[in-house]
Amino acid sequence: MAVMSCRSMVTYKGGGRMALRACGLFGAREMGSVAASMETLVQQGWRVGEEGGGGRRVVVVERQEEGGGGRGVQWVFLGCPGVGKGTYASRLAKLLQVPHIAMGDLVRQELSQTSSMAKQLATLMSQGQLLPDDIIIRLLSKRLENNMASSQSGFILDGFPRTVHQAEMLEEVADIDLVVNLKLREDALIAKCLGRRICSQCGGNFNLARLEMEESNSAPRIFMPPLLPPPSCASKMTTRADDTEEVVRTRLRIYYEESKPVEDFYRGHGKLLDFEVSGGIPETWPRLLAALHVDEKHTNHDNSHKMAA
Ligand SMILES: Nc1ncnc2c1ncn2[C@@H]1O[C@H](COP(=O)(O)OP(=O)(O)O)[C@@H](O)[C@H]1O
Repeated sequence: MAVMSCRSMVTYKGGGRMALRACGLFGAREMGSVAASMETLVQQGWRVGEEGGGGRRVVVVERQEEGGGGRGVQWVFLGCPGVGKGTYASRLAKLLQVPHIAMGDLVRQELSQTSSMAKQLATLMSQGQLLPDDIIIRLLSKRLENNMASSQSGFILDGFPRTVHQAEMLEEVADIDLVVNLKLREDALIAKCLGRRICSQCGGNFNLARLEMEESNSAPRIFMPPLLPPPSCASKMTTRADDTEEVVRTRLRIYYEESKPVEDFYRGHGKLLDFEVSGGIPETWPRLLAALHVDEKHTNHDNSHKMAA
């Protein structure tokens, strides 16, 4: 297999066709694992071929699925820290039966290692800085390859892409259908980050903040009740190291500088759906489902949802 300077990412194409692409733009470091993955995939009955030419050679691994049915959604959730990306992306993923891929969780898993590299990354993260692209892409590639190996054909991404460069890389390897841009006024974002708690045992996410904010300037009125833990988790609450006020403000600044342009990128591609969060889950969830044309009872949704509006 002639593959030069490649790393792997997975993309899924329509009609049940699933593909893994290894693209020149990802650099050389991961080729060993790509080759190993490919060998495994070939053993599993995938067909390996090449597409493209010149400096952009792409390896495609594909298999026609039984019945040739459609694939799962490939959606992205954007939004500032604390807006609720994880909450709503994970609920939707469960409903639509696709994996929820939370970049922050992948990073935290990686950082639980004790290597000196993990320590350096943990420091960057605790300061609210973005991590280097090569690390992020490696983690995401691995996760998407696992998806493909288990024949999962779709995903809801949360926390990726966070820069226009990452968005451009994603465009090369996936056919994103829709990008949901969650919005919430800044004072509420800060309060929500500071109220966030995680159960050290079950990993459940909770929020102690009770928000009641009147309309001011252009910011809408907000009422959000706390999301309290059950008694079994109450004594095991932990706070993320990057959820202090100073670091949250840094994360917000970085969001405006680095990630806000990603909204414009997807708006330009006609894929962005802006959605204002103004209440707790019981109020917001049905509004979000309606905006996404998802029917909770029948789990009907238009998978070709390419932004009509
Ligand atoms: N796409 C990414 N690019 C670079 N760094 C990332 C990315 N996703 C997550 N990280 C790192 O992980 C941290 C936590 O991410 P996440 O849990 O998604 O936080 P948030 O609640 O701020 O959206 C980020 O502040 C950053 O350090």
